Amino acid sequence: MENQIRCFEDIFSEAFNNEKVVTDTSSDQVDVETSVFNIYKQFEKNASMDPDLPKLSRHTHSKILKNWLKGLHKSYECLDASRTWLVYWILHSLWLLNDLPDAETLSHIVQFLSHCQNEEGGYGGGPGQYSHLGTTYAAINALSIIGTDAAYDSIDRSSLQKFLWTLRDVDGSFALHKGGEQDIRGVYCALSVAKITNTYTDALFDKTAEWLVSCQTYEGGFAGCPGMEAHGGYAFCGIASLALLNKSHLCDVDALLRWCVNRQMRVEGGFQGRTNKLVDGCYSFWQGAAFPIISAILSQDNKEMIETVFFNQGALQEYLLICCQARDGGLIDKPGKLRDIYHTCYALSGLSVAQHGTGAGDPYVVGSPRNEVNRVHPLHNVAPHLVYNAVHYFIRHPPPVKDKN
Ligand SMILES: CC(C)=CCC/C(C)=C/CC/C(C)=C/COP(=O)(O)OP(=O)(O)O
Ligand SMILES: [Zn+2]
Repeated sequence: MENQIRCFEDIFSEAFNNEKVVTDTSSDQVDVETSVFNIYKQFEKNASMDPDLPKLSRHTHSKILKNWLKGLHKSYECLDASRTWLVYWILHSLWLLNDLPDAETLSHIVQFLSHCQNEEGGYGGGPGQYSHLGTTYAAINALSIIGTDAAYDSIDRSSLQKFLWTLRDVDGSFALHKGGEQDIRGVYCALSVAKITNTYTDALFDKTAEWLVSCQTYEGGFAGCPGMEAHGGYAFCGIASLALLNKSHLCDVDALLRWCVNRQMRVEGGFQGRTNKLVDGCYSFWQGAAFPIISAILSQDNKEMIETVFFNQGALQEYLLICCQARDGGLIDKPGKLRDIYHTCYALSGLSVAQHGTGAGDPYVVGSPRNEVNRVHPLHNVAPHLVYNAVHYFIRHPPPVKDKN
């Protein structure tokens, strides 16, 4: 920790005194660096008196997550179209903290998600809403976390597969909803649910890998669709999708890796989403999870790579634990922002990736060993064994699915 802080000090004075080092720092960036730097300095003082720091406030986070879960059935003013997302983000966060709700609560959630499922396949964000690939991905992940036969059996896989076909375009891309634009998130959500529910067919994803590759930009990251700007959210969707298709060799993995490593911020330790933008706790997962995927891809040619972690695990954990925990529970984007369910989920997911690295070596946990959170499957962002359980259940119980082709 001390080394990290001293290193921040050097970088910080460099940033102010040597224009050649940081030529395009916006005033927003300087503001964030200054406040994070001050937080780290204050932390250093506190930590000298309390060896248990930095500490993950697990119980405070669990408590607010359970309150949020209880409030989910109340009326919605915003995020009404994202209720399956809210369920997934809360359940996954609680699972990461090893504190899932009781069986009765989980069974109510299965019933609620069933009401979000549409006859024409897929899930809307709430009961009676049009199906969308994002809210479908969230519902399937939530049901995989619950992991009971009732949860698995509640999914109508025949209509799900039909729904996926309606969103596919001839070039292999997917829209997120009927009439929507092609979007790399559509491909990722379609592939993730198709793989988990065993509704995947080669025909459904014909040419998809080639379309994904056309989204890789001159910077090395992936954009939402061809010709747009590389972004961490899209880069995750791109490389996770190529890995799910087992076709990552078609993209430039070295260029992606170079782009990803340059997104970790030197002062803050967290990740930015795109070049010249600000650090944000949620990119700890979207950028962070690309690293274990890349290590797994590179290990196909060189076994040692499966143990090679290409980002600074300690610096990311320090950013999350020292700068991103809200005092009353929940996690945040950056200091000064309010907590929310999305950032709580992806900051904790990023903490998991930072602690577990590629998943092959021993965990590296900053602070007390009690800070360790559970592992995630980097391709689905659900526990590895829960993905395995769901996939094998669906293989053992084939749906009455007839593929269109
Ligand atoms: C599976 C799935 C649904 C994935 C979602 C991936 C994801 C997080 C995409 C983000 C897209 C994007 C361009 C954000 C920019 O927001 P901004 O301009 O507010 O933020 P920035 O300044 O950090 O770029
Ligand atoms: Zn964010």
